[in-house]
Amino acid sequence: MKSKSDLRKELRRVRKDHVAAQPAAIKALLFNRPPAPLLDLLAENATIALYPAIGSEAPTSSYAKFFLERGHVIALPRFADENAQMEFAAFQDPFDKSDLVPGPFGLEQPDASLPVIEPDVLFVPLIGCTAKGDRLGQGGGHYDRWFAAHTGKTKVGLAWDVQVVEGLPIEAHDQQLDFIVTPTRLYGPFA
Ligand SMILES: Nc1nc2c(c(=O)[nH]1)N(C=O)[C@@H](CNc1ccc(C(=O)N[C@@H](CCC(=O)O)C(=O)O)cc1)CN2
Ligand SMILES: Nc1ncnc2c1ncn2[C@@H]1O[C@H](COP(=O)(O)OP(=O)(O)OP(=O)(O)O)[C@@H](O)[C@H]1O
Repeated sequence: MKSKSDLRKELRRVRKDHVAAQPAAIKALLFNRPPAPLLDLLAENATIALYPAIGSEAPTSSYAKFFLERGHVIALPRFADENAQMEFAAFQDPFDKSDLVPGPFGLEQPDASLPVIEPDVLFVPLIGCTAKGDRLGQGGGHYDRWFAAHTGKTKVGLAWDVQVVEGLPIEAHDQQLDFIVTPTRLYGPFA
């Protein structure tokens, strides 16, 4: 089996080419709102974590607006610096992003003055995944460590269909997803 780092390279390229090939008018319709069967399983008062999508990652801005209008508290990852643990704080203005500040890794994040919050449901970025819920991320281990420290959370991967692969090299610390949403499919729950 290929190494995680070779797979990251290959799948980043596949993802980039796939997204570049999508007509803008089609792309605008994708990841517009979560699939109804998934939504039915999310508590109305759940705090929902999203991520500030960059590059060719599955976009999250429509979900942010949708969940805000549905009354959920929304959270985004925050890092005190490059070496700090990932934590979450509220994302209060998904329409204008006026409350975000630049953070490490080239990502926008909530301001340091906001309290840490613990989301119940986390939508996570990924480079690759399998139809069984295995996940390959950027390699920082940020989500793996957060999930190890906060058990019982609902973990939902957002992916383009080309990111769902047959198999991934899995290590003991790798955390399984509960669901994966692609533009054409909802995978899970896997348990
Ligand atoms: N949009 C987004 N937000 C996220 C993540 C992510 O993957 N995507 N993370 C997931 O854990 C956390 C941030 N962790 C990160 C860890 C490593 C790299 C990283 O190594 N980036 C490469 C760029 C790779 C490329 O552009 O091809 C780099 O800086 O070299 C980025 C984010 C939380 N927020
Ligand atoms: N629970 C944990 N405790 C300590 N170290 C961990 C834990 N989970 C992951 N790590 C470390 O993090 C590093 C990266 O792990 P991995 O390659 O699986 O990241 P990833 O899941 O692709 O990244 P990310 O979650 O940031 O998107 C590894 O060196 C691993 O040892």
